[in-house]
Amino acid sequence: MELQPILDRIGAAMAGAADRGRVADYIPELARASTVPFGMAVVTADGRAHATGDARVPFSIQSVSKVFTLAIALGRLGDQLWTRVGREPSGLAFNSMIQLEHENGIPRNPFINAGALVVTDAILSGHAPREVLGEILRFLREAAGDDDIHINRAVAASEQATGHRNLALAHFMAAHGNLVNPPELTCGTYFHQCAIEMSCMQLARAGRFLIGGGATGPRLVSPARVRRINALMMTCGHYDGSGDFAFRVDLPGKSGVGGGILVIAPGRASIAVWSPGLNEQGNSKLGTEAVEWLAREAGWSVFG
Ligand SMILES: NC(=O)CC[C@H](N)C(=O)O
Repeated sequence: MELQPILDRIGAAMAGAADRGRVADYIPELARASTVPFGMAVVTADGRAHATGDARVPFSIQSVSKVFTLAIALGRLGDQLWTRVGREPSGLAFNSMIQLEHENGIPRNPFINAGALVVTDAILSGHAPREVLGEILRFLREAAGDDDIHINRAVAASEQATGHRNLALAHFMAAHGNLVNPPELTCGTYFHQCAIEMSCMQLARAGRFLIGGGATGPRLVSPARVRRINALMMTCGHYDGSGDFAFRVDLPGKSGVGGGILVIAPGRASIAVWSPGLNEQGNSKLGTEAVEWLAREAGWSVFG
């Protein structure tokens, strides 16, 4: 099967798509983005790369960063992490507060904001935010095999200035004894990890360690952990849109409000797509359509 012609067709169709979704406007720096760009990159298990559109333009990875901090936290704490965060889909928006009160400050999963704050808090313990951000960047650069990955300070500052909801989630968890560090420090670190910028090509390469099954690239976590991270991406990676994404795409994925999605075809490929316009659940509209199309044409599915 030739991947490049499939990507070329997807790229051309997406460039001309009329309904492109709406950019996230609750973070002022992201509200300035245009819905025009579309990019996609695929790195297959044998290391070959294919791309279309704006696949080399850096964008704000936002919640896609949660996959990498989860991998770091599991490496650091192992299964102990699961005493502080659950493994169930939430069925609610990524920044919802309502469940947290019912469930005594234990977030449903590591990919909603509350859960990601716990994960960041866990890797922050005993370290300065700057050290932890350095570790996250090192992990990403090693995973991607590319040192040109940085934090956009303006995006981090913009989110910090308007991050009341995330601070509220963090304070609420602190009240339940589920936050070790001061909420301001945990949130500050989290805002900066979300403000990391990568291109589709860099993100697809960074996702190689999740392909499993002897794929090329650095082996950063154990095979058992690769399966578990993929399971969580499949069930929780798109918040209250997770079921719909699983139904349409058949593959694990993690979205971000910058319009990026990292998708894994286990044993076959790592895929990154970017288009800033979002759907109702805050997931890239054209990005979802593009990976749905690619998975169908390539015949990639976790269900055989
Ligand atoms: N879904 C997302 O990408 C959310 C990330 C964003 N930084 C926030 O905390 O609101």
